[in-house]
Amino acid sequence: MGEKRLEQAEEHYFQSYNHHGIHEEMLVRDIPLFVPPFTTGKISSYRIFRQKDEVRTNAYKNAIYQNAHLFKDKVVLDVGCGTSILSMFAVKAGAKHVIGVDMSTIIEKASEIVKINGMSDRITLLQGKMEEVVLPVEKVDIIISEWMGYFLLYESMLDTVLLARDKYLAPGGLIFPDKAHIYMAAIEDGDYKEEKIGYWNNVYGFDFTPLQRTALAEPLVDTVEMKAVVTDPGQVFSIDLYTVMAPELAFHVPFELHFNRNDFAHAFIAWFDIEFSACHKPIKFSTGPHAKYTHWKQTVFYLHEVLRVNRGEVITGSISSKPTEKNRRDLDIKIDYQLQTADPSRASAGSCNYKMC
Ligand SMILES: C[S@@+](CC[C@H](N)C(=O)[O-])C[C@H]1O[C@@H](n2cnc3c(N)ncnc32)[C@H](O)[C@@H]1O
Repeated sequence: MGEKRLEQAEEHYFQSYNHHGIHEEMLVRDIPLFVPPFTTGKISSYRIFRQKDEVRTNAYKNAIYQNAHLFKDKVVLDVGCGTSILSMFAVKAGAKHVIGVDMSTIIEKASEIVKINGMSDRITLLQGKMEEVVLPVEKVDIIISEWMGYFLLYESMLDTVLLARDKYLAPGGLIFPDKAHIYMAAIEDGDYKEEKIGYWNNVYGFDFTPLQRTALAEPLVDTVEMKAVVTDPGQVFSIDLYTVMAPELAFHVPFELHFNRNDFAHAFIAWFDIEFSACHKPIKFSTGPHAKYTHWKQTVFYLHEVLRVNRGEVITGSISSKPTEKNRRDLDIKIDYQLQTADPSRASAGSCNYKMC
């Protein structure tokens, strides 16, 4: 029974990548643009504009194109190739051959895309799980993959990249990208917290607090404005893709965040940065609130209480994350914290459990 549920969860996961919409989200984004009344002659309205998700895709493109000397005549493996965009970057950078592997049916479209771009002789696409397919080569020189999920580790696709590394990467081979770092900060978010969490206190005159508990336990993936951030950022976890082992991705680490103004704190947020350190000039991008939009946004963990904080004070604690027992792609996240203050009326400590599913 448990086995069957796991199989269904896996099937559901790969099906989510079948449709072109999810791949479009990684390549472009919708931007609501305010259209004032004088332009339309009617009431103000919003129109949806499409823009490239430049941060993600350009980081890969630059990391590959600017390092053609590393790709020239190399055999490259694209783990989870999706539409084959990264495979085609690698061919353009001079790779001898690229093998793209994807379990989802999007690979059928990838095959058409590769063909109409005249790269069928340089790219071999294999539909199947990376864990099960047999590659036409014993070793590859470079692994490229876009495996990052919300909160970096949601979806647990990194396990698949590590498996490909251990099975196929030649000694001295390269991984693009190869470093990832998770950061945390605290935010003032009174209005939105009231809208998302406080709402359940009174729904058409009824007490809906059982749903409030669920809402509090689910981290929210959303765009956080920099002006909401009330602490300096703190790096809490780092991954080196050359050396990390899958069990190490379940972590429990301390944090210490410094408040930079007198304010209230309603939530912690987390985000990640990515590095391609093999590049001649290292290429990095951030998914933080200070950086340009990416489809990963930031992950918000609401507290059960509101903290009143002063500039110079510190909040310490620990954060742990591990795959859930029911589905290895979901995450159990726990945050313990203590506000360090000389004012006993504001001193506080808490422990919050979250489930990302
Ligand atoms: C985040 S998307 C990236 C797609 C593409 N590389 C890009 O950058 O636009 C991840 C892709 O990996 C595929 N994938 C995830 N785990 C996989 C596995 N174990 N075996 C094969 N494909 C996998 C998914 O189906 C999905 O298409």
